Amino acid sequence: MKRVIWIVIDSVGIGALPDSEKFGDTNVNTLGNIVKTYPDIKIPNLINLGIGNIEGADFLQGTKTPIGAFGKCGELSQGKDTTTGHWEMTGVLVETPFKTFENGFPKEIIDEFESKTGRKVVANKPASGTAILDEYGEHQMKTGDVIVYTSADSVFQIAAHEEIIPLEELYKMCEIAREIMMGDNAVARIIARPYIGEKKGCFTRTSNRRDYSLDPFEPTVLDNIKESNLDVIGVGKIEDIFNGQGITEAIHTHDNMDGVDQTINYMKKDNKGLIFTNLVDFDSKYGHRRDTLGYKKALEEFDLRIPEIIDSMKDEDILIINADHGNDPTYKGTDHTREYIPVIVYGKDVKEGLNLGIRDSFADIGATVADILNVKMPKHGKSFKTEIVK
Ligand SMILES: O=P(O)(O)O[C@H]1O[C@H](CO)[C@@H](O)[C@H]1O
Ligand SMILES: [Mn+2]
Ligand SMILES: [Mn+2]
Repeated sequence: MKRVIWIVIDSVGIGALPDSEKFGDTNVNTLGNIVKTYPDIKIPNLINLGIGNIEGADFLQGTKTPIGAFGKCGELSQGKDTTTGHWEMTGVLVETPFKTFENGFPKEIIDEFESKTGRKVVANKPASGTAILDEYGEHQMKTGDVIVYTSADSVFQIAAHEEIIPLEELYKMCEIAREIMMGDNAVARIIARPYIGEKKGCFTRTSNRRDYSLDPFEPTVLDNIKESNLDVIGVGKIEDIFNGQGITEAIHTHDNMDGVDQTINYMKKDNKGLIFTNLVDFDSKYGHRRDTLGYKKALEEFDLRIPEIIDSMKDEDILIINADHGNDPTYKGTDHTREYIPVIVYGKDVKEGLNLGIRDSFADIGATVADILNVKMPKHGKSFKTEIVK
């Protein structure tokens, strides 16, 4: 029985899509611009797998002998966020964009939220999640008011100091917000953003973040795998992104390296089906912070773990590495960027050096996973399994 190890390197896009300008993004290229800023970047294992051989990735020195299959995928869905990216890669297209709130949330929503939670809201505007703590953290410590903010993404984010508003209360508030933000006001995610620290300039967010997604509109490939009585193990925020749908077991992680550790732990166990990991630090700690050096180092740190991941593979395992959108740290603002995503496939049964070219949709990846595991195909996506198998 084959098993798939599917690792999402969150936000590691590989260049603008033909329609990126429509999303406010010109000349964006997350990986490309990091490499151009730091040409000394060391990602030999990703290069060995074939990332530098992807069409358009000429900012990297490709290898003559890639050990994996490689390509890039465009996004058919109307969006550039995590939910949209992950749902598309598992076979669900988001054709009507999720609702965004560029000017903050309307008064009726805030009034209802305040009356149901018993706490007063401050901020209520689009913001960077770290800047908003400097702006309102001390106020929250004095008053117990709750910080609500959004972004260019479809998100209702609630920041709460862990020592002022207990985690359980924050999570409860998120559930209340989730109930309010349905129907016409359905945002893709409510996000709990707990943090700690004494004063302005010293606040840090903790790994107790939780995302409250909508249920995917249609069955995803995860549902199809689960229905075939195989395991679907979510590592990191995978469980949250699918609101638990199609997941049989899940573990949250503290950071990227913990995510790799947990993935390897599961790889060593006797399971069958899918291990599905999201490594979010690239996005949340570096992309949104426009921290190009931090992003570069995070890529190097991940790259160093690839041999260990490969060594933990059983003979029939297939490894897939891809992104879910871009978050170019050299670009203006603090939001995601609409980009192609790189995709790399590796395994003993996978043809070395096969060029998968430019695929229409992220959904091709999920369709391939379904095909490999021999479960029902998702509604969208063209499997490239027959192209890659030896
Ligand atoms: O600035 P922070 O709080 O990291 O928030 C970012 O994280 C959210 C989820 O990716 C995005 O919508 C963006 O708002
Ligand atoms: Mn993401
Ligand atoms: Mn993000």
